[in-house]
Amino acid sequence: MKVAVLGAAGGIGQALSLLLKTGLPAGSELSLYDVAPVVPGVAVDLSHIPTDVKVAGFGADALDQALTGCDIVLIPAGMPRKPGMDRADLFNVNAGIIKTLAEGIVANCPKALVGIITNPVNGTVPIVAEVFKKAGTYDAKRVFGITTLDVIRSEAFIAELKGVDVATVKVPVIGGHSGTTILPLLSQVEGVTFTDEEVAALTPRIQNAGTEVVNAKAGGGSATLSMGAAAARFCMSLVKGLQGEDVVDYAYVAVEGGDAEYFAHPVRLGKNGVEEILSYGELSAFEQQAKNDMLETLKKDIQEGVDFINA
Ligand SMILES: NC(=O)c1ccc[n+]([C@@H]2O[C@H](COP(=O)([O-])OP(=O)(O)OC[C@H]3O[C@@H](n4cnc5c(N)ncnc54)[C@H](O)[C@@H]3O)[C@@H](O)[C@H]2O)c1
Ligand SMILES: O=C(O)C[C@H](O)C(=O)O
Repeated sequence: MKVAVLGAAGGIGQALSLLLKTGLPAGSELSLYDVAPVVPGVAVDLSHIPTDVKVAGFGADALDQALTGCDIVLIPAGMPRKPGMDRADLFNVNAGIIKTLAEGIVANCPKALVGIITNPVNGTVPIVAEVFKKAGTYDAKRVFGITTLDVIRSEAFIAELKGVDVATVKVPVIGGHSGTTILPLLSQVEGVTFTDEEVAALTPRIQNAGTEVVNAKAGGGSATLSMGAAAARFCMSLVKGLQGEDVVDYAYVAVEGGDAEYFAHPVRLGKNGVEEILSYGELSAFEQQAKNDMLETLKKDIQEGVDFINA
């Protein structure tokens, strides 16, 4: 198994790379790419951890070497938010970065499963898809926006609120990855119940959790450690799928005839990426209303990504 992290010297990139160095199956290779000159050092640092995962670092002019033969590519490259910014404010600077990296994937590992972390995810995923479509290498089953951070936050907040073992809490989160487009389905959480007041308070807490971190870091960036953990968890789902295990996880994927062109759903993963897009089930009246209210925003975010490549 060969996994590349693009943006590996950043806050997420380093945390994620550490977790992959210690978590990938024995015999795997980890390929770390970044435009920051420190990236070879990050690779040397990680290589001193005694696991059977080979690590190599690649600088700005070595994207092709970094990507050659990769089975999975994870992309946390790009600028994070500062207080007062929305994720959408990152579009102008991060769109070009994502386009360049997607072109590198086309040229070097067009069959790889690609997990996109760079914000705004609602728009960067369509950018990658449109680059692949133009090159004739697009396979909707292989492109994922990583929304696992919304899932793990929901698990953590609910376990804390209800005083239950966090390992037992499973929370479906659908939609996109910004503000109200993040839709946790609290009505489907098993083993706990919520009052209307709790739903009305917990839903926006989950939706605004990224801003909670941005404000707490006071100009020093956004979530990196929790995102590293989230991306590593999602990567392990992709790895299990590639190894032939039956695994279901949540991700922002292309959905034909869905609520929007891209929408986070539960997906069955396998050797080809998405084997099946599963239904997210019945929504409560609150969730149905929240979904209806956010679809226009999500569709606009998606169109911005599509237009960046095609306009
Ligand atoms: N999907 C999510 O849930 C989620 C969660 C947290 C952060 N994010 C996003 O992830 C991105 C990275 O966040 P961070 O905190 O790690 O930022 P960071 O600034 O710490 O790291 C970003 C890294 O990207 C590198 N980079 C910039 N341009 C590059 C290029 N062309 N090729 C390769 N690498 C390049 C930088 O050198 C830097 O090392 C941001 O856009 C942030 O908003 C997404
Ligand atoms: O909020 C951000 O800007 C980063 C990330 O999308 C998050 O949810 O923490």
